[in-house]
Amino acid sequence: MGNIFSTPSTGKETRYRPVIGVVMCENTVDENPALTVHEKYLDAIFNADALPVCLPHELAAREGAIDQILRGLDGIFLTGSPSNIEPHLYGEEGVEELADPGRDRLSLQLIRATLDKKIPLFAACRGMQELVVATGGSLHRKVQEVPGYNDHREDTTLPHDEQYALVHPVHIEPGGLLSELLPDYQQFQVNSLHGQGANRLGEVLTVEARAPDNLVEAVSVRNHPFALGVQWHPEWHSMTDPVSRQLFDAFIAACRKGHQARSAREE
Ligand SMILES: N[C@@H](CCC(=O)NCCCC(=O)O)C(=O)O
Repeated sequence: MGNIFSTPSTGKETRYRPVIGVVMCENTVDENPALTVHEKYLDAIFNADALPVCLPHELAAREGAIDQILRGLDGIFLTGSPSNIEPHLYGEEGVEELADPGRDRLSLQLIRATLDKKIPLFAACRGMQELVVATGGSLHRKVQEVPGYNDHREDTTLPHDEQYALVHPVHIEPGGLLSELLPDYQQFQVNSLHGQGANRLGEVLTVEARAPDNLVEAVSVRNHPFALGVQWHPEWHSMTDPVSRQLFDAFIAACRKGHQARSAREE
């Protein structure tokens, strides 16, 4: 309700757009070390009416920087990546040729701080694998070589759009966060572009969905307002795919709610 001192509504005021920290990947651009993020991730966040900001790996090396930066963020989004998490981080031996140790260090520290502070988190593909490892779980390093599992990798000879085609169903586990967010679905089709996958899960994680071969396709964190990891790519065509739309909208709604609660506490 306005009063005589308030500005009349123009009907064009924007609602608060949550600020979402996005993790990047180490790459080489024109022989220079570079941190990169596919625009599809940033677009999916913008399209859900939020503002993405990219987080440099160096944050993990500066004392107190993650805590400080989290004070200005309403949510964290962990992207996918061709790189793989180094196996020593989940208790396995061996060298990882597609490693990105800077990303590993930032993501794991960031996830633990984010869960601790109950800040909403949404993670796709490598991001879900990071959530598994950060919470004490382990990965299958080559899912396609584990007896009983299908090959979940994309065919890299296909045109890009076809690599992200919806190729298999996932079945939602009843009673969890996904079933609450997607009440009209028991299963839906997803894209699949990963060679690794969740193996053992830490105690704080709940399985939210599985592929037909039983591979874990989505996890959430118990006793947390919104911490969801999915093994597929919801950012791909996030505006037109109804499930992706609902997931991004729910994530951003949780971020907005968290921001309002924080603002109320600070008043
Ligand atoms: N390297 C991991 C994770 C796979 C993954 O995140 N792929 C994404 C590719 C690029 C992108 O779309 O962001 C694995 O192989 O399991």
